Amino acid sequence: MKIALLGYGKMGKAIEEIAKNRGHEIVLKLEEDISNYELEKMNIDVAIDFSVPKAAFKNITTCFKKNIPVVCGTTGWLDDYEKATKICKEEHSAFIYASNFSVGVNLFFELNKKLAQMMNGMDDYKIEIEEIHHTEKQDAPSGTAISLAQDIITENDRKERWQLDHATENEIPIMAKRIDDVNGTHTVSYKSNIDSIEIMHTAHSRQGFALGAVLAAEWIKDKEGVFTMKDVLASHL
Ligand SMILES: NC(=O)c1ccc[n+]([C@@H]2O[C@H](COP(=O)([O-])OP(=O)(O)OC[C@H]3O[C@@H](n4cnc5c(N)ncnc54)[C@H](O)[C@@H]3O)[C@@H](O)[C@H]2O)c1
Ligand SMILES: O=C(O)C1=N[C@H](C(=O)O)CCC1
Repeated sequence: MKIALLGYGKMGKAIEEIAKNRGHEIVLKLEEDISNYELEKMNIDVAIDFSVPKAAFKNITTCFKKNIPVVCGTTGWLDDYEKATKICKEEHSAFIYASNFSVGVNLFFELNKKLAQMMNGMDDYKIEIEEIHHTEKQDAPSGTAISLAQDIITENDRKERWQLDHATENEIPIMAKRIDDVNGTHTVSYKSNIDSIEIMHTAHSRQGFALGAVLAAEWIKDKEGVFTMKDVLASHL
């Protein structure tokens, strides 16, 4: 496949290495306004966006309008997600957004949902999410932590929304910590006066995120519609 990288930072470089090892060609490494490029002349099969929150929506929708499928991992722009999916459908293009593309985190997402279901009615347990990332991360809380919180809200009837760093009775607190060189650690805790139950995922590198994004790009080629990483993994699990 011919892949366009929208964003060529830590993730763009990790994706490039894995994509090339899997026999793909990187035809664009974009780090600025997408308007400056004639994408239609590049024979792009799939665009992979790991850029910045303020650029993602324009990058994604520009590709849709040129009928280039998009795999997006950029977080911190989800207020525009529904608008992006509407444009994808109008343009008959294809789109996958995932807050976390690693297979391990997607297994962790399923574990989180199951535990939230089991803890329904166990009102003595306070629920808390902690996420730790490197000090260059622009957004807080992480997209992964937001996904975890949203799934708990769906499965558990005690909570209605999440809040960063503090919370009221019907909210889930997400504690965001920034420490040099941490790739991504997420912990979901249920704590009572008697005991605590915790589940944790720790990324040892960016390889898991990058491999998942390339698998998603291979999967979405020649498809039409809006998909999730669950659709991609269903074909692998
Ligand atoms: N979904 C996942 O699995 C996953 C995993 C890791 C990181 N992320 C997210 O991916 C994003 C990038 O992470 P990173 O660690 O690579 O960050 P980074 O800062 O290393 O890289 C971002 C890159 O985007 C470039 N950029 C700036 N403006 C741009 C524009 N208009 N168009 C295209 N590129 C532009 C920057 O120059 C930089 O090279 C963040 O939002 C992060 O949360 C997601
Ligand atoms: O390094 C980052 O930035 C990460 N961002 C994603 C998030 O916001 O959840 C995934 C984990 C790493």
